[in-house]
Amino acid sequence: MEPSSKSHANLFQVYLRLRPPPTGSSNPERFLRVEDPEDDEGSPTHITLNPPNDRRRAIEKFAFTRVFEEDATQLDLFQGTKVLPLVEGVLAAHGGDGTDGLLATLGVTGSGKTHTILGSRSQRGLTQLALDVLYRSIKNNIVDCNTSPALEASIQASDASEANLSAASAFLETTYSDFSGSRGGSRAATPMIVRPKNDFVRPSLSEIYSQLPGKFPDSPGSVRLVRHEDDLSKITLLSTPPNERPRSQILSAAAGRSRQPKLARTPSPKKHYMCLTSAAQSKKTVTKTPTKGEFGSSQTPRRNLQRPTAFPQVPDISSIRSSCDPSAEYAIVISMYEVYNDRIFDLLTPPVKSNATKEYRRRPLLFKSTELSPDRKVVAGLRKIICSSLKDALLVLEAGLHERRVAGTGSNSVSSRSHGFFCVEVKKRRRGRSSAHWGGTTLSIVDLAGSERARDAKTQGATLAEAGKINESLMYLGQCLQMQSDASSMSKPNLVPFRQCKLTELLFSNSFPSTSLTQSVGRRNPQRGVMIVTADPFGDFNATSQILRYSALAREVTVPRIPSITATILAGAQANAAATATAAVASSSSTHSSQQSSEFGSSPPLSSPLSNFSNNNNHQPYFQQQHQHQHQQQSGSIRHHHPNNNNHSHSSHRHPYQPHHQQRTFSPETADTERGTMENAALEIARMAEAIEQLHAELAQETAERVAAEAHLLSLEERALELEQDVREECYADFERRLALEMGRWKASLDMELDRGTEHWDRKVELMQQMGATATVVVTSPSSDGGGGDENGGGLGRGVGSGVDDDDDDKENVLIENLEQENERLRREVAVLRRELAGRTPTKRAPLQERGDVVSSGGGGGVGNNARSGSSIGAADIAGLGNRLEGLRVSGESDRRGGGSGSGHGHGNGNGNNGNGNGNGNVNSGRRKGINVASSGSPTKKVRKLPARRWDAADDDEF
Ligand SMILES: Nc1ncnc2c1ncn2[C@@H]1O[C@H](COP(=O)(O)OP(=O)(O)OP(=O)(O)O)[C@@H](O)[C@H]1O
Repeated sequence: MEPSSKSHANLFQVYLRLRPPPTGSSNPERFLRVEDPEDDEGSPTHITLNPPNDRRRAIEKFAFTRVFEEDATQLDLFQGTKVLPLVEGVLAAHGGDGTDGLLATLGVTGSGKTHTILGSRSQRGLTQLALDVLYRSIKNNIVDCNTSPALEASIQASDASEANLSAASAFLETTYSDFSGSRGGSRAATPMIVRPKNDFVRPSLSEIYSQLPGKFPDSPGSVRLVRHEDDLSKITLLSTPPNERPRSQILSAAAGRSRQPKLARTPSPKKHYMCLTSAAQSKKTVTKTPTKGEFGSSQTPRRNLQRPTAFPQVPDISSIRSSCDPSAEYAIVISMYEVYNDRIFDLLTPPVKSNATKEYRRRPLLFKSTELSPDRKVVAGLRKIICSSLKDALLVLEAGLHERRVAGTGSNSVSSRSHGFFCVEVKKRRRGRSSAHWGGTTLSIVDLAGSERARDAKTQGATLAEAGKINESLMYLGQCLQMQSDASSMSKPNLVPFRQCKLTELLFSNSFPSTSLTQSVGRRNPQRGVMIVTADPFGDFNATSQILRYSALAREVTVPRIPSITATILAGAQANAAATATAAVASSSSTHSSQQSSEFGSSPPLSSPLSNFSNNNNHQPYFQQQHQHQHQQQSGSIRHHHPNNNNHSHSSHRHPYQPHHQQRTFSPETADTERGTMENAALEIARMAEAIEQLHAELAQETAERVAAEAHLLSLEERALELEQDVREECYADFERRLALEMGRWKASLDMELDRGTEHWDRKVELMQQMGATATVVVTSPSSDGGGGDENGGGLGRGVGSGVDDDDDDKENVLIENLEQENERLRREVAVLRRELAGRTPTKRAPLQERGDVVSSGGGGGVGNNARSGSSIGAADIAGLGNRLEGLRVSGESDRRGGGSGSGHGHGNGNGNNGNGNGNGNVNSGRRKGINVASSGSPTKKVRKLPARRWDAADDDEF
């Protein structure tokens, strides 16, 4: 079992870190033992798992790149793992594009992954340490976007992931309420209250008051005020001196905090320091009741966070530095996202309020190839922040962590419910060439969610569903990690089944050499991976052994031998026999026994290795073998002792529950019988134990599958709900859009109708005017030949009076015919408009009716009938025009009577029987056909009415 010989071929270097037992832990049983290194100078690489309280289970031995024991510090981890080479890889000190790096932690929930990767309140984690080295190494080569806005644009242009880039100052200003950024400035001394972590409810002011000095420090609910100036690393929760600050000061601080509370609960002094910030607190509160992985309606997006009070400075790594490319200039771009329920969510983009549900939601992002990245997939559409200093980067990290989903479970009070990705892109281009393209490599730091057993974690509902998803994705990760042991799979990425879920895609898709042959893209080096597996030697044996089984570089299984039970029983029986038998009998018996004993009790050494990388059932053939072997023995030398054998001795008839002392005989024969019975019993026990174990394993597997299936079902249901919601939203938006379009169309058609109506009436008026002119001519023409000089009351229509000659009658008839024709045409037009109207939807018809230019069928109003035209503009108009024509005619006549001398009102009375007309007209003197009409007929004038029959004919039946 040599991990080192293979490790060069693995996609990951795998390290194991053991966490110290929690203080006050009551479980003393340690199931994990670190093997001594082969040479004294070396570091341990192997561990052995001894199943607690179960001698029948296999003893497993695992190999890692290196094992870090409980006393290992963060600095030991940083130096002992290959984090520094990862940093060097992305910096590409010797030119070129560099190598992507991946640093991940894996382990059972609560085993210390977050502690390792993000540190604690007093200790920096590997992320902070890597960032520290990174920024110090490129101190003289880093560009500052604040000094040159063009830099941001050029970095944005070179980004292949369709990201939304912004400078840290802009991001932090909108994120932290009291952000002072790199400009410095004063920090508000907002106090922070530390509280027990299991309580997610903020205490009221009165609660705080009741726990203020005097109740410090040992009350579990005690509060602790921490000022910004405090160095968090120096805080010891239980050592806060009471009455350190005046009560009033504390109260005012607490009241001030009610606007932006900074409450944290820490019964454990080892809690990650981020948990003490307001961000972490609201993270807890926010994620306490996650619904569908989204923010609930009552929850608001991240805005105006309180900046962390202090960042820990320990361990100090100022002496550690990596080299960078002196001919290059660098920019650091940071992005953060999480994989939650197999979907990717940006942690730096605040959730947006959904129009439909009024809830704050985050849109899942795609992991895909883009135009600028055709050969490899990238998370598209992330928000990325250009950070020119370590401080900016740490503040961005804190902001992102605030968004990450965590929840309190039975196994860990602040348990990560998603796989968190912190990506540091190191952009690089030749120094002084502002037009040069930025190349880049990425160091991805991943804090995986921990595997957990629902029974231990006591999760339910959404948290249980999350756990199912977490376990499922970790199972796929396990499969990939097991496959990576096969060196041949390196060049054949398809052999590693990394496309089964988002997590493995994100972790493994850059692990293989680029297959792109395009010149423009260039070949990328496969990423370097460091996996730190964390384990609690006093924790859950089953969960730990499962994680170790698939993450270890090599495994060896040692199976204990079941016949040892038989040997134990026999040993007891022999001891009894030896103590009570006579010396002679005992002597002969002991000889015989020793022979039997040598036959049945000669078990192989306990730790004989059976196979490498074998599964738990490897011992099964062994059991079968033993069984057969012993059965053969029974059918030979001790067959007659078999309990089911009819030839068995008298003593074998005893009741199975008879007390032992009654069975005991002192003869060698009885001893043999007893031994045979015991052998059989032992074999039966072994067989049953084996069967039980197998059933247990099957049950466990099926339970795990059921939990995973249930979780899958839950998440599918959630997804279906979300999809339904999305579809509804889309339908709603589509409906709105169509409605707006239809309204526009309707308005346009209304305008068109209005125009047509106006045009129509214009034409009509024009026609009437022409007809009026004709009528004038008709009326005035007799005067030209001297006739009709006695006609005074000129008018339209028939019944002109007895004084009208035949010519006049003819012309009037022509005029009437014209009018009838016009009337006919109008009817047709109205009919057309009606048909059009009937073809429209009710919503569109109404406005047309309102227009009034289309006469409804019940509208009444007749053409040329003013008295009845109140409801019909068309009718009124026609009537008006009739009157005007009448007026024209009258005015023409009056003009004629006036001898064409001058202008003015002309009115006269006709001599005809029926002829009454009124009208006035301004007639240009000397012009017979003057049509400038100002119709305001005098009521005193007689009007020659048109025959009602004609005008009214089109009345009701038409309109
Ligand atoms: N090496 C260590 N030294 C001291 N304390 C540790 C160590 N490892 C873990 N702890 C403590 O154990 C607790 C759980 O650790 P942590 O939150 O890192 O677990 P985790 O594996 O990230 O859990 P989960 O998967 O549920 O998120 C924390 O209080 C942490 O401070």
